[in-house]
Amino acid sequence: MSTVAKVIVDVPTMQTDRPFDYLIPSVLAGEIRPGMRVWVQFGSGKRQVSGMVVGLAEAPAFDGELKPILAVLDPEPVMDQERLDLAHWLAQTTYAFWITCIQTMLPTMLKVDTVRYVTAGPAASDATAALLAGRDQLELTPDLDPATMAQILTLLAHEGLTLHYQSKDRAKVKTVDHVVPLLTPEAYAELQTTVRANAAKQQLLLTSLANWATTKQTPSVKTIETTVGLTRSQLTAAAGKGWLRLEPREVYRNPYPQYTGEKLTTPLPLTTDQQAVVSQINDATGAKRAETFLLEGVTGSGKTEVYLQAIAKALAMGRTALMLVPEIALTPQMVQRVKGRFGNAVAVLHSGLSDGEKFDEWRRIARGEAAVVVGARSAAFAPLTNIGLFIIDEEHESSYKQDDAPRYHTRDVIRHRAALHHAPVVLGSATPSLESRARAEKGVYTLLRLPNRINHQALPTVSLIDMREAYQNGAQGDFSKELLTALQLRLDRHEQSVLLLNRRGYSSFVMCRECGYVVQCPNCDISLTLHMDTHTLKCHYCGHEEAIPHVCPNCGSNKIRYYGTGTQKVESALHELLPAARVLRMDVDTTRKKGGHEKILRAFGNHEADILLGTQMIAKGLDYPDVTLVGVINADTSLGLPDFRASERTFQLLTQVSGRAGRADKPGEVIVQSFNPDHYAIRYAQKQDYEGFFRQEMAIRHRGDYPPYFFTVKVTVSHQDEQQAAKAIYSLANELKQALSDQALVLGPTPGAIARLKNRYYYQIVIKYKNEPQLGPTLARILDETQQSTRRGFQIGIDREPVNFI
Ligand SMILES: Nc1ncnc2c1ncn2[C@@H]1O[C@H](COP(=O)(O)OP(=O)(O)OP(=O)(O)O)[C@@H](O)[C@H]1O
Ligand SMILES: [Zn+2]
Ligand SMILES: [Zn+2]
Repeated sequence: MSTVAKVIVDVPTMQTDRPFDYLIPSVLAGEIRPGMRVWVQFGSGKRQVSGMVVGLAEAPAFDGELKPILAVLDPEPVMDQERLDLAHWLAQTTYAFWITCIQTMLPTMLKVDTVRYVTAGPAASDATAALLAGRDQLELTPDLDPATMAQILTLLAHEGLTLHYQSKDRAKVKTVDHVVPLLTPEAYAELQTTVRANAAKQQLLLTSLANWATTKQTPSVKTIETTVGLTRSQLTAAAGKGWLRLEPREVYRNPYPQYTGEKLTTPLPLTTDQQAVVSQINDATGAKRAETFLLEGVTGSGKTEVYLQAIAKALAMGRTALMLVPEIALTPQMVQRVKGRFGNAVAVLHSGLSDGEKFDEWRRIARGEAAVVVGARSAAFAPLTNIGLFIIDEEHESSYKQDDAPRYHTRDVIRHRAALHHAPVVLGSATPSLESRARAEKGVYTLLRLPNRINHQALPTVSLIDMREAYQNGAQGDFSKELLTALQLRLDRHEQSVLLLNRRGYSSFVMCRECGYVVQCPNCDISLTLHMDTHTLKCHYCGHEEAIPHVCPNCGSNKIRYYGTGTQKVESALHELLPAARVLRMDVDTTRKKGGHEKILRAFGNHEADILLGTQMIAKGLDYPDVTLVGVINADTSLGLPDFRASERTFQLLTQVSGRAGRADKPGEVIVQSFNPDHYAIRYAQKQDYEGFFRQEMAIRHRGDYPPYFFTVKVTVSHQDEQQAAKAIYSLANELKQALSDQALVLGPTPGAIARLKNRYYYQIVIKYKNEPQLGPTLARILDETQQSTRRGFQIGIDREPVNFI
């Protein structure tokens, strides 16, 4: 019998980043299993925290006295052994705390909040009584004013108060009340004779109860309210008389009530190309081979149908399937495709769900009630078991990399899990990341190709408009004459258009034309972004918000103007230039509300608009048959970013958005406006020539010693004092240079792209390397040392293969 539990406590620091031994008290003997959350005392004080049991042992590893486990928070483990191991692996490979990784893998509702409160202590005084003011206890919330807090601390020190900790689980199971008849039909009939004949509702209730008792029904209160016309209070009163019992029953919050669970579609007959691809994947699934495939398929080549038929194979083997899509591509269309094929076997996980809905979908998966999971990045940790197939759609998307700790790449997590499950991975994209395509070149991944659109429909023709010349040829505002004519033609033909405003690396800001002053955030070294809907300026990093100034805060001039092309500005220009056009705008502002995305896309799908105008978020996954024109207003804003991936991102964006045109029987046309029409990324995107772009970009990366030829790690140090941050990064750079071979390059130190964020100063170095066995241990040591000095206000971040370089 195990007597000791190994617990990772919810205290994310370096010193606590290992399992601690706790005694399993005899009342809990045999109850505690790895993967359960527990409540324990931590440290020398009375502090109590939650923790995760990661293992059991017969006897303690050391011979001090062990503290006992105080309570078990879960009746069943919430993590199985596979995911406990995954959390450990994640912590080691991303330099994150073990507890942070565990929490990343659990739904928000399984986070345990610690409530702290005080009660009168052994040496309670008048001050104690005054503070508690008649209450038994006072909760210590962050909004207590400093004076009260100071008073509490003094009283605690003199035992005038006692401090207590309590766990508050956020997990809430939703229930619905059902009516359970308690008497026989005969007894209800008998009662009817005793109730006044004109007490119509009572009679109705008794008749209904007799009926339910006969047919053994237990309808929900809600059903009774709507179909029978009795109220909850009437039912509650009847329960008081012993006629019935109200029974709460667990229900799942259903994020997609519009789907009935019916399987609406059947597998399409595959094209020859699709067939070849599906059989290669299914071979690996059948043989339980953890092979990684890169599916390079042009836009509209039918990748989704390939995924669906590959999933069907895994299900036929009695296994499950995990499919990841980028958050913004998780459109109703995508959900519909998967749910339409597999019905109720599908669970969906993404950030648009409420915490309750996520928790319920998560439990459906954990209980084995869902065999197919479709989700965004964090669904990589879905509690599926016996997984037979993994899919990552749009594998090039940078959102698959998490920016905060744990800084993991979804691809790595999935490949790690696939190896354990002996299952293949399919990475799909029309524009694979250079890293993945290069791995396919080396044979690490198996390359599969779908070089044609379905039914050999042509890829759309792409024309480039040189915006440097366009203004001599009648361009108005942001629109060339060609683009306006093409839009007008679509209006005449009742076809639809998609307009992309490339806003990467771009924002609308307020600048003084007299002195050049740009309004900046007082906390962060970054310009504030203009929001016309609220008429304010906002900082996208710290949330600071202020009114738009009428005079320049710097020189007092009134020549302060808005700059930049925002979607709102383009929208109003469209209304002027094409008054008949119905425009739907999709950007961060119009999609902020829950379900905002869906609403806009559904409206566009229903032809409630002629033009869908939006940012990056409209570039992916959309499959509308009547879209015959795609316009790109400003192709090159993303080329200017000081990031070696700027060309790759621009190429991907243009190719993906072009792919939205002409996907059904009508041919598509794309018009790309650019100030750099000769740039190779734009040229290759015009030809939709991924392979050509890949070759040229690889040559450039080779010359510059960039990934995929080199690996990269970014190390960031921050402190509230700029001097301190700078000093720390220089000594860190020296330490690294000494530990590494002269093949490795240490770039920097440089101030962060945003040197000051939330009043902290950031400095960073980037290490480029090929093979450095000393790097891992050195980084681990640096992390350790810096963590020891968190007292002095340092924070450190280690990011392997960062997506944001600056
Ligand atoms: N075998 C098939 N027979 C007929 N139609 C098909 C077949 N396979 C796919 N399609 C249809 O072709 C269209 C394009 O397919 P799909 O959206 O899967 O392409 P995709 O490769 O995922 O494109 P993108 O990368 O642009 O999102 C869809 O409307 C789909 O229903
Ligand atoms: Zn700010
Ligand atoms: Zn000014």
